[in-house]
Amino acid sequence: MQEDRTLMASNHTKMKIPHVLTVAGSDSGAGAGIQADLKACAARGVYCSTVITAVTAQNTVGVQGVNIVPEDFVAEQLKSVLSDMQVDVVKTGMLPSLGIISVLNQCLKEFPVRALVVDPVMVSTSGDVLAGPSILAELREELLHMADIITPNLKEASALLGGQQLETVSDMRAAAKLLHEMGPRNVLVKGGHLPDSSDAIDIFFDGQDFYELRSSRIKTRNTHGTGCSLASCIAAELAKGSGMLPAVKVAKRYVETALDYSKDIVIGNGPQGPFDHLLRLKSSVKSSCRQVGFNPSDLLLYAVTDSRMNQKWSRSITDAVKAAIEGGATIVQLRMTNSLLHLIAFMIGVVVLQIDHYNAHIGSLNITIPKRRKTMPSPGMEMSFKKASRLISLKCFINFPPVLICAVEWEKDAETREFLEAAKACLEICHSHGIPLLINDRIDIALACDADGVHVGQSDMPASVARTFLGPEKIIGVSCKTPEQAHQAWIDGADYIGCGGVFPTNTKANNLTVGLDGLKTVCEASKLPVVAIGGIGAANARAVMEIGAFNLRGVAVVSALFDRECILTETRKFHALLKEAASM
Ligand SMILES: Nc1ncnc2c1ncn2[C@@H]1O[C@H](COP(=O)(O)OP(=O)(O)O)[C@@H](O)[C@H]1O
Ligand SMILES: Cc1ncc(COP(=O)(O)O)c(N)n1
Ligand SMILES: [Mg+2]
Repeated sequence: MQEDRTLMASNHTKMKIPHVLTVAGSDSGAGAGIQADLKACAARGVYCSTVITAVTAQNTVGVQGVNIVPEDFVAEQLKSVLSDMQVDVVKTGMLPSLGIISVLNQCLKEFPVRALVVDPVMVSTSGDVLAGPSILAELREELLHMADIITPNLKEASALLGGQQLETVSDMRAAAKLLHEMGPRNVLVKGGHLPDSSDAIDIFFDGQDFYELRSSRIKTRNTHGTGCSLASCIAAELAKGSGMLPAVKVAKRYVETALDYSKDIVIGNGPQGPFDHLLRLKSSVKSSCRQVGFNPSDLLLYAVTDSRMNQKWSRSITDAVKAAIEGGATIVQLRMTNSLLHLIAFMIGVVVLQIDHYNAHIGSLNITIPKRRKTMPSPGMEMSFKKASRLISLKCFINFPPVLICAVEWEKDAETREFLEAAKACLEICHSHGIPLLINDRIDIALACDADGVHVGQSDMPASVARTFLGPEKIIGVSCKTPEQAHQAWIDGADYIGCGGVFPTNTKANNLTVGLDGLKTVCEASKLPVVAIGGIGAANARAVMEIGAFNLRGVAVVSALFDRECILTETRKFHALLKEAASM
């Protein structure tokens, strides 16, 4: 028996876990430094080893003491880890002495790693000096040129450049360019401390192009350690195999999400509190052949499936998705509708309304609605419950006939399983073609099959909540009809918005249309890329793309692709048309 087990264990494939080594200072308050690095890597599913360069006595008020570790002992720690533990990426934080920078330089030459992330930590958020100006020259000469990316904040960028003032986004761009000339492959100038900015803006420069990375600025005191965590998350994504820009984008979103999640926590009495790194983020160690992160140009031809249309044309969902992708669809959203469920939901609605009517007149029925189950409702169920909850607010307590409930619960479960199976099969097809797959509404299905993201409507789960479930790298889209909704989607951390219905459609009954003017208004107000949806076909797609909004990145189509005899031919035609319209 014992022997069998040993045999089984040795038969398991060995798994290499991505590994980041952080070379930084310890923060006794555990908001920044080594402790932040450990937590950020853990949250991103990456192993983190630690070489400690200094021990600080630190809390939310400030830094009370610093004890620098002798350079020989830093060298000993570096050798212990680098000679044995297959490190992928080294990330540096507080490097408080010339000797430490020099031994690090030697060790990196002796034990090369895949990437080096340098966070040139100098001053804590509280204003205390962690590494003085005396190290600047050594940092420039010994380390910056070896770095794949450096991540200075405004003060650090200014110090590295000899003290020039940085106060605007254009100053940040100029600084990024000058810092790049010092030798690092990429530069990220962080704008967390940019004055008078309602957004948190960072400038990324790869030596060729500038990228202005924006997120909403979270109103919180808990920003201690954001810089360390950002750099660690970049290192973690690089260790997983991500490219530099996607790694930076995921890291920024990680910090934004974690800050939002922890904005109200209270630890300590000082002005700058730590945040919670280990929010319920899913670690995506699994590598998919699709590069993580959202690319707005994927919105160009956004194919939305419709199970009823597939039934009508007697084809499987997978055949439909495959044909759409082969025809040129650039992103796929899986939307399952179930006619039987809708019928049942409608029947419940009728019963509820009847009893409500009766109650309003007689007023003495004392009946209760059974509690919602833990599983998330399908679109049809939600409609009926929404109607029901409105009736609760009218102080009307109603008991559904038990038989009807059983029927609905049974159908709902059957639908969930069917939906999940379809999602898994479609994901395989999408990923083999490098196309992202989004799930309509159902966060649980997206999580269960590890889809690339979700699309939610105004009455579905809020995008900010979806984000905490799905993590920073997943794509989240929100349906919006108004500038206010578009603004909220941006605040909530969505990646794009779907605006419509632009024209009337029969796939969504009772859906208010916004028209081309409404679409334009929403595009102009939106900080996020937009995909237009609703009644768009070959005849009117050009008019949509030509409204003259730079952030309108494509159209979402249902019937014009899937309610056709040959999906492949229709998608090809549609794709050619959009390509032409987009290039004008
Ligand atoms: N209040 C905030 N809301 C959202 N993101 C923030 C906030 N403050 C800082 N960030 C982001 O956190 C990261 C760290 O930035 P910054 O505070 O400038 O660096 P440091 O912590 O090294 O001083 C950057 O990506 C920045 O945009
Ligand atoms: C030991 C140590 N290292 C780094 C920082 C900087 O923190 P931040 O992430 O806020 O820039 C810190 N306060 N303490
Ligand atoms: Mg910092």
